[in-house]
Amino acid sequence: MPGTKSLPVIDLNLALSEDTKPKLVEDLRRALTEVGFFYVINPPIENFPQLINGVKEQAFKFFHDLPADEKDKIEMINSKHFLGYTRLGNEVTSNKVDIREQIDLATELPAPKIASHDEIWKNIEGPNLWPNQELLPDFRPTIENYLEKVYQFSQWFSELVREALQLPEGAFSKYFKPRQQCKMKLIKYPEYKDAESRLDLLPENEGVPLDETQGCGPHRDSDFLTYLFQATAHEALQVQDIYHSGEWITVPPIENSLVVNVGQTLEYLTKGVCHATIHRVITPRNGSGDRLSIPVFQTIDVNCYKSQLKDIPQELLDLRDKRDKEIKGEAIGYQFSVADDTSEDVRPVGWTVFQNRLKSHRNVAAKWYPKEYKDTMKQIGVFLA
Ligand SMILES: O=C(O)CCC(=O)C(=O)O
Ligand SMILES: [Fe+2]
Repeated sequence: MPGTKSLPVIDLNLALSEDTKPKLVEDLRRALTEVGFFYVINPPIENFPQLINGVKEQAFKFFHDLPADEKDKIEMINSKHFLGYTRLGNEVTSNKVDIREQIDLATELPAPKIASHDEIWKNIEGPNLWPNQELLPDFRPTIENYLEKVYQFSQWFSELVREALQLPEGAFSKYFKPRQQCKMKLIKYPEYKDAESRLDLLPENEGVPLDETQGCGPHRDSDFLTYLFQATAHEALQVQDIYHSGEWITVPPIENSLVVNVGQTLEYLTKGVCHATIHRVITPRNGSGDRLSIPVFQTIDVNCYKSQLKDIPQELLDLRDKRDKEIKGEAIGYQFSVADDTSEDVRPVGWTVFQNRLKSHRNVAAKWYPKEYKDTMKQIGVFLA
């Protein structure tokens, strides 16, 4: 993001007229290639303000009204598909404990059929763990409706991305299958003073440092694109400006917007033309209350093999090279627990996604996939007994 201290705002109403669409496509090209992180306003989603309000209401009810023992019943440790509730202190990013709690949800799919042990990674897809329907009757329909609406929007938006990158028609279609799974989270970031007494570190996380300002540690998303709804007014999300010595730029919530960011999958497919930007979340200031945020992660078919796009215009590759020369080396000296997925991989995409889940949810990994967990941790220099 050379020279900017705030993120681009892309007005999707510009798609409505052929007169304004070229400006939209140009704005989007710059946002994807120069920044990798931007707001979209006026998404073509019916009743968008009501839709996000509905999901926010269910998130509030989930975190504040559902008794702790009901949350425990749907803990992720009970799901070999890495879906369900994660209590405070059970997640690790950039090798530090995140001070957040969340529920991971996804397009409802049956448990996969695993033909041989080599396919164990296919378990990243599967059924959700839903909260007790009698206590939260509107939760499941609201979430399913939200996922469906954002999924449809993501299909539309990917087409705009294709146009912005001047790629041929259908360039992305081989990466998506019908009923492509989308993932989402409802996340609560408590103030540290509220979190301190409830932090319930797992044996697997013992020895992992705790930083009371880390809501979520620096990382790049591993998906294609992320669509984030910041549901409270906190200014806690930050992106790293790697062109200016790594300073952190705050992403304040804008009403009725989604924050969109490039994940490592899109970065890889576009040979780095689109930029997967490093971001983090700071713990809410004392007195500001819980922060709620709701990302939807657009993923690609777990069975496909990562192959980079062939028809990327030379002009964009040149822009990428020019941009990358401006990166200040000292700014990217972070150790990421998220793998840097930039090598040609003989395993399908799903394998990398699976490994990322093993690193983030160590208790789930140790229970369901002890061997893969040990091997994956070894790759990042953590040797388990
Ligand atoms: O809570 C947020 O604003 C961002 C969360 C995030 O980056 C993530 O879960 O990948
Ligand atoms: Fe993220």
